[in-house]
Amino acid sequence: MAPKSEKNGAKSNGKSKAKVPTTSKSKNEKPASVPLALSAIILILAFIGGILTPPARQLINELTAGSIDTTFDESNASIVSNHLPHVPCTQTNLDNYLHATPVNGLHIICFEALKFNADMNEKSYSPDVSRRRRIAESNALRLTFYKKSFTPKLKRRVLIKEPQIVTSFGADSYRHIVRELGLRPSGSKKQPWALFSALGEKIVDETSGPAGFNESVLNRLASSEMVILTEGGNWIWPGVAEGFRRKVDVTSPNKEPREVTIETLSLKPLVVSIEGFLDEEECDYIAEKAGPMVQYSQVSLMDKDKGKAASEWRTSQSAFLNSMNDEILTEIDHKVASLTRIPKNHGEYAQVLRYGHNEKYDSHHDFFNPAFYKNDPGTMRLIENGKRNRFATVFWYLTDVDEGGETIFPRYGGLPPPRDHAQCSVGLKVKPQKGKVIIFYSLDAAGELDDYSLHGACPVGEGYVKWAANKWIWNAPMHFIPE
Ligand SMILES: O=C(O)CCC(=O)C(=O)O
Ligand SMILES: [Fe+2]
Repeated sequence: MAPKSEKNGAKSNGKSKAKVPTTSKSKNEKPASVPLALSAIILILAFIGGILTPPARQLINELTAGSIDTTFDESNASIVSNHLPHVPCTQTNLDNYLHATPVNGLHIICFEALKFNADMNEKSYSPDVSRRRRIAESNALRLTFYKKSFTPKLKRRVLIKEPQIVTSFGADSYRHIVRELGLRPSGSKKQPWALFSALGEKIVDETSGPAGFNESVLNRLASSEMVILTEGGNWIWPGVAEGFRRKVDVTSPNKEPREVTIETLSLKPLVVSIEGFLDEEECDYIAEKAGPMVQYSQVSLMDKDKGKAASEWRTSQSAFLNSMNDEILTEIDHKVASLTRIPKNHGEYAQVLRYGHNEKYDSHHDFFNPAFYKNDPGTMRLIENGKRNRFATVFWYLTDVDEGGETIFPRYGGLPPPRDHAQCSVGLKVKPQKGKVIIFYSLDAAGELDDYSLHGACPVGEGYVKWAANKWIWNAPMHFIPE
């Protein structure tokens, strides 16, 4: 919905008013239902590298001549979506998202709402002018791209002046994004790309099409300012660097929001760790509830392994825990969705694991590689021939294990595939620690299978029992768990 604009002297609900110049074209019209108050200039003008070409400058000068004043109602909530976090594109903030090497499918875009005066100078504001007002007054948007979340060297700046017709401005922004980032249409192979606030709230995705980039979407993008685009369409916590720590709020319906620290353990594959994510009672409850149910585990057999016993790879016991009608598990489902910023209905029920002395799980992938399930129509249907897949594993450690029992990532840092999938010496090893969870991503930000996500469980030392659980999150709603 547009912020309400009124002409000179018109009533504005007694709220504070801002002046929103419009072009001469709109002089005798109802001044634009102004998205970002992007009132009426005819063409999109692109500034590349921040330089406005002389003909474009002239054109803007002509079009902005003879502006009139209008007012808008600041109380209109649609002007700025307050519930989205505003993360300005300062260098410090960018440093929390940029990587030293390119990241497939993960892009940063800064959407800055600007206001150009009739003389084509950018208006500068005193700090006490609200963002809401600045956005509402703006007549231009600067898009700065950090393709593949890489260092500013790959950055390109594009400034778009708004057109007369609001929808075309949005549509043109959409097309700019597609072109700048070289986005491929999702089709039958991948999920649609999506744009998120810097903290993972989804703003809009490819399915909206150019027409869906309406003024409310543009407002949300500009009010977020730093925006993250994932080509695979699901939120991924940018790893930034090994050892990088990010504090985020996690919510669930019946508990106070809690701040947790997400620490990057590895970029290749992307593995992050959150200590104390589950509290002691939750860990005990899960292990106790699953206790009577666990059985020696099954694994999904690839075509080449049909007929083999699962115990060749996996000697642990497991059970799926249905969280329906279980308040504690439902609360945890919410908490996981809040942590990953991926809706609850993308998740499977938790698969609880019990490993006794020497029990282990050889390294494997959690995704289903369609190339290996060609003769398995059930799996091919489930994964829609590869469009749908397990995206992330939130792995819960429910007990401390001081000897063995680590989760191992043998391809850590880009190592070649191991000859022996049972080896537990080379790679990243994550020690089981009660209440800790790790998230590792089986698909990258582009939605492609990440072979480096290979992982396994090392044999548990004598005298210990490892309780843990897989919470598998798909790249699309699977509705195993209702929303
Ligand atoms: O137990 C572990 O550390 C890993 C288990 C695992 O990868 C699985 O169950 O898929
Ligand atoms: Fe696994």
